[in-house]
Amino acid sequence: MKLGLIGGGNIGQFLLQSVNGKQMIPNTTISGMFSRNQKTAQRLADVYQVINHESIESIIQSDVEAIVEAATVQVVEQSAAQILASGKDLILSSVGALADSHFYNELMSICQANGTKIHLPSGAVGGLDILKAAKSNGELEAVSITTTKPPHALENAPKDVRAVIFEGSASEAIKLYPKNINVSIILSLAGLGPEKTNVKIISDPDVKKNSHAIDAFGAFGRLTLTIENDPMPSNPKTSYLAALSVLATLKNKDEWIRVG
Ligand SMILES: NC(=O)C1=CN([C@@H]2O[C@H](COP(=O)(O)OP(=O)(O)OC[C@H]3O[C@@H](n4cnc5c(N)ncnc54)[C@H](OP(=O)(O)O)[C@@H]3O)[C@@H](O)[C@H]2O)C=CC1
Ligand SMILES: O=C([O-])CC(=O)C(=O)O
Repeated sequence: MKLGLIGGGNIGQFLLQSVNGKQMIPNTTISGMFSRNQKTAQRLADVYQVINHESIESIIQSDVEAIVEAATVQVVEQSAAQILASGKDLILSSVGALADSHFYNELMSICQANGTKIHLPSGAVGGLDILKAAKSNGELEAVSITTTKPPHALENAPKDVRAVIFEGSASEAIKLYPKNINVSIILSLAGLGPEKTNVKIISDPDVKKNSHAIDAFGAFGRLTLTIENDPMPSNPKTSYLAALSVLATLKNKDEWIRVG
């Protein structure tokens, strides 16, 4: 399968290295890419033998079967509809874009009309299987996430003191921290939705990892799950697990036997 890639940053480079460099997915290559910084994109395209496209439109018109987004929430807002309408599936890293229910429904209608699919990797968290099962008959009652990161991995965080920098709904959190709290939206989509998922973001100068503590309860019982993620060296905002989860989604997307 030929894939297109949007974004040549942290996750994008990890995918180029894993899929093209190490050939980790049989019969699959990233054959085209587009990224904002054309100099970096061309360098990556040369290293990994990928066609460097100068626009998203150009990659859409190419022969790739599916497109992996590893850029920003804004890029998803601007280009997802066009990609799905062109008949190509979409694998999203910036899942925060789907917090807006109008946008979510618009994309779903486009998928239905064109026979295309959106794949949402679990990102830097887990437990989505439990939330989906727990809500399957409407008996999931509450979901919350507390994210703790070092100040340099957050926007506008105090450098020297531990501080709660946000407390509120996932819907509000992703508007203020689109590069930090996509995890709250994947949890929302698996569970109770962005308005009813509670988020706390803590900036802590004494931590080195990005940790996410998930708490949920309902008729099934109680879920408590804490993940201590190592950050990617090239972008401390992003956990390594987020990149791995995109690779796992690409590996599993057309499996005949699926787990979970
Ligand atoms: N679902 C989850 O759990 C997680 C999601 N994420 C999200 O995944 C996305 C990718 O993360 P990561 O790779 O670490 O981010 P990076 O910032 O390392 O890379 C983003 C890349 O996208 C490019 N880009 C930015 N704007 C545009 C644009 N308008 N058109 C084309 N390319 C653009 C950047 O280019 P340039 O070099 O010019 O800036 C850069 O190459 C982010 O939105 C991040 O918030 C991250 C972690 C967890
Ligand atoms: O990588 C992480 O730990 C979480 C993150 O940035 C996000 O959800 O946007």
